[in-house]
Amino acid sequence: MFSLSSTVQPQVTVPLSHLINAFHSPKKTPVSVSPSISQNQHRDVVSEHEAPSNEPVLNLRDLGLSELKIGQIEQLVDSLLPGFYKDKNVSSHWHTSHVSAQSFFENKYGCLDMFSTLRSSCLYRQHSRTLKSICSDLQNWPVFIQSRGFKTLKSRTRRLQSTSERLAETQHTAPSFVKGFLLRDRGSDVESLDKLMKTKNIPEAHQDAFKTGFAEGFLKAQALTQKTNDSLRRTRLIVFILLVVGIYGLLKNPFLSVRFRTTTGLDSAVDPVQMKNVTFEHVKGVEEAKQELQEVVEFLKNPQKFTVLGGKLPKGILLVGPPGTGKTLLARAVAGEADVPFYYASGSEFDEMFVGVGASRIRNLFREAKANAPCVIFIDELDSVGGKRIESPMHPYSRQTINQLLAEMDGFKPNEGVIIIGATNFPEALDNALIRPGRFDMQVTVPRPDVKGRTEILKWYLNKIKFDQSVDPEIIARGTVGFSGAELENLVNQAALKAAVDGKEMVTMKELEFSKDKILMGPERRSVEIDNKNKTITAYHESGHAIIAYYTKDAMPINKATIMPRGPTLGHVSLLPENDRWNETRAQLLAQMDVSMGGRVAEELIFGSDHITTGASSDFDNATKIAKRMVTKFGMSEKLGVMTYSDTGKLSPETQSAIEQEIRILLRDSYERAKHILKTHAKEHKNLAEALLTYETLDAKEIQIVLEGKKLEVR
Ligand SMILES: Nc1ncnc2c1ncn2[C@@H]1O[C@H](COP(=O)(O)OP(=O)(O)OP(=O)(O)O)[C@@H](O)[C@H]1O
Ligand SMILES: [Zn+2]
Repeated sequence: MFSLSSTVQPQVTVPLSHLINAFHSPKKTPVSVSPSISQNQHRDVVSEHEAPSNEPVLNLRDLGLSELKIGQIEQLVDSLLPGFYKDKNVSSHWHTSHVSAQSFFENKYGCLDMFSTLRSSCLYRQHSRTLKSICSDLQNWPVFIQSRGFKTLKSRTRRLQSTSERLAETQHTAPSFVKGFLLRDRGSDVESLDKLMKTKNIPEAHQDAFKTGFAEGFLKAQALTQKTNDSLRRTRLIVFILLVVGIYGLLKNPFLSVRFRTTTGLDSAVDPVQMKNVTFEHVKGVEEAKQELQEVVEFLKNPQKFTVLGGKLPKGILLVGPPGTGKTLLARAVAGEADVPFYYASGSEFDEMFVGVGASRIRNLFREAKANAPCVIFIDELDSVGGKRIESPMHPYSRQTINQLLAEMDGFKPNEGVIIIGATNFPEALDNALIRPGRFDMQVTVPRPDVKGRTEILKWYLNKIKFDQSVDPEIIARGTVGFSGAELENLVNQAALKAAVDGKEMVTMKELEFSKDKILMGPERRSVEIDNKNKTITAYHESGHAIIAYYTKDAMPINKATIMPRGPTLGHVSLLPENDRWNETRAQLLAQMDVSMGGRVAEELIFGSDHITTGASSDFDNATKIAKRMVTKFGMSEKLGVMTYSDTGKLSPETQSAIEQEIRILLRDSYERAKHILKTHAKEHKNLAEALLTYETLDAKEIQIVLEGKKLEVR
């Protein structure tokens, strides 16, 4: 009968131990079930199981007894208890009470009464289908029932049983090595068969079967223990090997060690960047700088060529220039042209709050670079690491980083193939030791691009976007005096964005002008509501500037006039120098003053001296500055002569008043000239102001059309 276990199928099974265990209750307890009692189901179950309460229950499953196929349960019960089904007759209420019965019994006796459960819920009803369905409900029976866990009786039997059930549970869920741990002391729990037979009062008739089952279960348990022990050993071995390999990798593998160091932040290494794609082609408008750096490229390409002749190339090159003029780009281009690794570091990276971190980073950087020579090390913002060393109790270690940099620069030979390029906006802030020969001894100035350079830069970036053929980069270049390469790149980008926002397919001059004004004067203030009166004043004011510029010989050509508020202004007139002005003549300076006066003169002439506004204050600032420089710097005043007056505060009161008087005369004359022009061209002035009121913005061509008395085409 117990050999059933060997044919166990993967279908629903009931541990045989429970069944055997359950046999004790019906044999010792007279079944007192009657339909009347079944009204209180909980109480029914209590009365049914009260009798065997003090008898410890044997759980054979714990001994490794086999499992039983569902279909064979009835057969098994029938052969163990012949006529059992026929004798019993139970109400269908029992069907619903089996869960309570089990848990109560379990709570009370610390073990599971499987037999009563089967009997009450299924066997009595002689319904094989029901039996199967109940059994399938109880598929994980030992696990579910035992996990309720509010037992009170701590008998040995219960311990055995719960151990077995924990193991059953573990078999489903825990990995094999855990099972191994749990199973280790199982053998000690198994007692001798005879002792068990005695304690459990196994009837004579069933003892043979019991023994066979015990032996079988014992062998199975042994096999399982062996298996789990093996798997535990295997797992331990794998973990150990992984640990050894991991430690070895951390110590030996440079990739891992670099990562490790980098993450500590104390000793970070730098990865080189190969700059093949950046060449001198990409850097526009800085021809001189490119020429100077060309020989460095040659050196990096072929260091031996220079050693043969005995020539020494500088170790360090200092790129000096305002922000955004392309210093970084040039350094990258040097590495790209020579096709060597490029190490980028920013001076501020070495500026650490922890003592020695900056110095250690510099050491690291140079070590890596030397191992990869020929190469270029670029240190941006050199002034933040190589600033003048200060002796201060507040910064006792401020010299460490720069000293390390000096030591590293001294530490390699000139022709070793490592070129250090430093960039700074403030060369005067650098420590003298850093710029002496043998260190950063070559200085390359990277200035703001001139009009030709700006045109080239604009063309370069325009070629990366879609633009209309009517776009003239030179006009934009002329209107962007003082713009750096980075600002010009931004201008083109903003124009492209504006065109996209407006749903245009291409960038036109309009978008480029728009983004130029935005960068120069801030965004348009379209939302600002300006009343008609103020609009009219602004229109006459701005066209006053434009008329003076148009009719004054030495004034710059007009580019645009607008009454669209932008930034802090209500409108503006922009003038375009034909070229970058390296020098300005007296006539040009006077013309600039006249144009500035044009706004206020217009207000006075049109609206009367009582209605002049505050809008001319920045115009006067501008004009006064020009007049003051003419008198105190440029020697353009006959009365004060060719002398400079730098600190006017220290001058004698007479000289001071003489200077003031000269400035006043220059300004007054300028005002009068402007008045004369506007009176002469009152008609044009009026036409232009009205055109501005109608169209808001007029470009150079449109202004010309209006001033020539022609009609503007409706836009
Ligand atoms: N002369 C130039 N030609 C082409 N592009 C330029 C030029 N100058 C600047 N740019 C553009 O501006 C960007 C920023 O320039 P870059 O970083 O080289 O300036 P920088 O002088 O190093 O500035 P900083 O001093 O602020 O570090 C570049 O990536 C490039 O796109
Ligand atoms: Zn003005």
